Amino acid sequence: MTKPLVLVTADVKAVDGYNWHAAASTYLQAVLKGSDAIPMILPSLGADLDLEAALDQVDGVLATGSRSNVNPELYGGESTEENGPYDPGRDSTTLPLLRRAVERGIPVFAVCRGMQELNVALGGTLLTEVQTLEGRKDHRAPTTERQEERFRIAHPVEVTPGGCLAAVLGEEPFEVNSLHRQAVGDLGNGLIIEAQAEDGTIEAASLKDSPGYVLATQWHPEYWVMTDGPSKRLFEAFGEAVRAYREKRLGL
Ligand SMILES: N[C@@H](CCC(=O)NCCCC(=O)O)C(=O)O
Repeated sequence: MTKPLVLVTADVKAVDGYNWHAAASTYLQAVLKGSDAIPMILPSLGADLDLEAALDQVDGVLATGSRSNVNPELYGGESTEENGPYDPGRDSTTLPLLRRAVERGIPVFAVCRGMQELNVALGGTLLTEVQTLEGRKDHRAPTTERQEERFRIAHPVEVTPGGCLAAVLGEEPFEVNSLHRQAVGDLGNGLIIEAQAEDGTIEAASLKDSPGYVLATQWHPEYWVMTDGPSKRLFEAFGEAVRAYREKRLGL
């Protein structure tokens, strides 16, 4: 059987006088080796993209993390210099992409910024600069440029018993990495909590009565996908979902 195709969201980055549409290799490798699927970067071209035509031809969507923040104006907040950087091209592409993928029952795996985008796409809000909020811990990455250190284990999460995440990983708490300043505030329509940090930060979500597989994590399972059990199992589960979708899509 030919391998399923997974759209991977892109950041718009200005380098050498050009705008590039880019995804970090860790996400592409996680789809390739963790989910045994073919990653295909979707450029963040916003309204110029025929998203329906793109979604007609794929079997899943991976919404990646990014240092840029979802613009607060998209959920009734105010965008400020200090809460940036922003990526309007990405926002204008990924929010409608996730909304339609979910509606069509196309498997979605949303990571970090991707989870935040899914929440906003479904009408939810975000908490900004979580580390400044009363009762919340600092969920930002360690201040080093050494990636292995930035993606190191940071804190445990409690898994919601009987949920989608528990079905994949079991109900025991486990340790995750943490590289974020934003977090889910009000949950988007239909989203349910699948895991939480000790300070109440929502760390994973799924979609109630979803026609397809939808799982979102605030942490980064892609980074240690080949060496960390829970990370590997999450991408394997996504791979199973996209293969099943492909068979249905192609009538195999
Ligand atoms: N910018 C948002 C989303 C966080 C996120 O996706 N982090 C991954 C970035 C990886 C890195 O820092 O290299 C937020 O801060 O909440």
